[in-house]
Amino acid sequence: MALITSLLSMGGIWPPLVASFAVYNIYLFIYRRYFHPLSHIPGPFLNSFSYLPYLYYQGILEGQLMHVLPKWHEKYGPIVRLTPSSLHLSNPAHYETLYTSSVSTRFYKDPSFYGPMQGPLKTPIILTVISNEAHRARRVPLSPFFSRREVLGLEGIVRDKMGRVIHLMEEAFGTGTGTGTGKGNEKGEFDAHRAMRAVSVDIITEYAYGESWEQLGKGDWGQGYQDAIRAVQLLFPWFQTFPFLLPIFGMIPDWVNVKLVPAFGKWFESLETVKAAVARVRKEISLGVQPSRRTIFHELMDPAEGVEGSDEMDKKEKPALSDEIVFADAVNLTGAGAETTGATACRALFEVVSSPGVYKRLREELVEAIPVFEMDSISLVELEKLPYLTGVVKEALRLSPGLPGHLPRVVPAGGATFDGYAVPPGTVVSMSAWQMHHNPDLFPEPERFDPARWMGDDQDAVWARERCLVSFGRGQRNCIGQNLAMCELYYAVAAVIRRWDDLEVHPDFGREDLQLVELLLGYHPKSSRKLRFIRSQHV
Ligand code: HEM
Repeated sequence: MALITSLLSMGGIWPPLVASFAVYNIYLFIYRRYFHPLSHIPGPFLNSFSYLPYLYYQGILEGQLMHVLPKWHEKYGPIVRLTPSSLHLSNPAHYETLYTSSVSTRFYKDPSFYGPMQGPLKTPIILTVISNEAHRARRVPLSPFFSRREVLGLEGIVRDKMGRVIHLMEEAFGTGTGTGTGKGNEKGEFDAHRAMRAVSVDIITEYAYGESWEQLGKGDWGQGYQDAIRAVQLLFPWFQTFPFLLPIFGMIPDWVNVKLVPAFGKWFESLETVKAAVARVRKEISLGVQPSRRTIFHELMDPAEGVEGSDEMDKKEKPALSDEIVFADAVNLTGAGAETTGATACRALFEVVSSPGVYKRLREELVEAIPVFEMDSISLVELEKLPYLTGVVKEALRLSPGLPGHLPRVVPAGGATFDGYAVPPGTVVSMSAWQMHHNPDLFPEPERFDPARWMGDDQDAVWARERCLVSFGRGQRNCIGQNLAMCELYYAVAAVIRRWDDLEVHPDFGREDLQLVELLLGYHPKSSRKLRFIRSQHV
């Protein structure tokens, strides 16, 4: 108010400018509140005419929207006005409509939400492609690398990398078996938070590019890279609310950005690493060098003929993709696979270790399935047959879905009706995995970690829960890496729990440290401590 008064008192162009600004805002308020096509939708007063509540929860409070949305739904019902132009839904019945949108149903991604995630990259990463048709063209060549068959074929990568985690744990606890220092660290603690995120990056980089980033071998276990991805995501709500900021950000030289936010350094570094890997493969292809294993890069840049009798396209139908597209997909794969799987694995391990009953039951199942512990005696197909372990993995995915928050889509031509409310075409509508996974009708005591809810004789109830478990999304735009992520989760939980019967959560760590916030990926608040394990006894 003081600012307005002093601008008015300055004279010149200021009084008419201030007056026009005020009139424009009054017009916006009246239009959005009373005449906008969404004005009939219930919701908080401020949301109906201003984008600032969104910015407040997402930008200023750093991803708290997922916690306030359930309160709004409780007060206003299953459909809530989230911003002047967007809605959030809580009725699980609508999930299929919104997210299994095939090309024909045309619920596209929302450009104002996903566009800024592309940042300064010229080609959209696959996650941010808006139309389902354009997305399909990008997804078809990439999908075969993440099929179940492919994951089973490359399972050895997951086994090796998880074996390295077990080895590092042995070192940390001072039970090294000879190949490492065997001394452990002085405190006898193991930093599971960093290890699980690092191993995910090592797996996806080895799996996809044939060249692991070896985060587990680095002093900080790749924490710098993780911090960088997080820092980049903190910018999204600002760009989503004020789109004009994005091109301005793009004009700032990288070194200035790094001075302002040092974490960005590792982000730019990772882009250079991916660029160099693409260039290396391009060179190998042009020189006719035969790689020891054809990686995703090779297949996308120089497609091989499909396997006879399979439904893969043959070579002449598979166009070689440009280096730019391969680069964008690669950036997406590493970013998407890093925090998501690591966070879910940590949640599973925390819950098992901190609940004696769950720990005991899971170990009994694992000891019976793997009588003598060796990484080589573990296989995904066998692990998947274990019902309690499967329940543990599903509960972890329920309580720590990689993308817990709202994922907006645009209502197609012809409009839609949700819970009796007509919604015009072009409206942005979203739902959240967090809300789906906390539905008390399907998940009584939703906060309780209960692997047994995925077992039992009532198959209909289990099936209803399965339908509501949407950690990997649904339909054409679902997670391309889910087979790989599931493989990692099974291995992480099985190997760690089978190897040790006496883990304890470090007393400095508490359940409150597991609270989630929604950036795009789910994170813990900055103040959260990192999950570490100690042993209650030495064997
Ligand atoms: C627990 C682990 C994971 C969870 C919960 C998860 C979840 C998701 C979800 C919900 C989406 C859809 C996002 C949207 O609708 O906008 C998605 C997309 C994606 N995920 Fe994952 N993800 C996980 C692990 C991975 C891994 C390991 C990879 C690496 C291979 C990966 C790569 C991707 C990619 C590339 C996309 C974009 C797919 C597309 O648009 O076609 N994710 N993920």
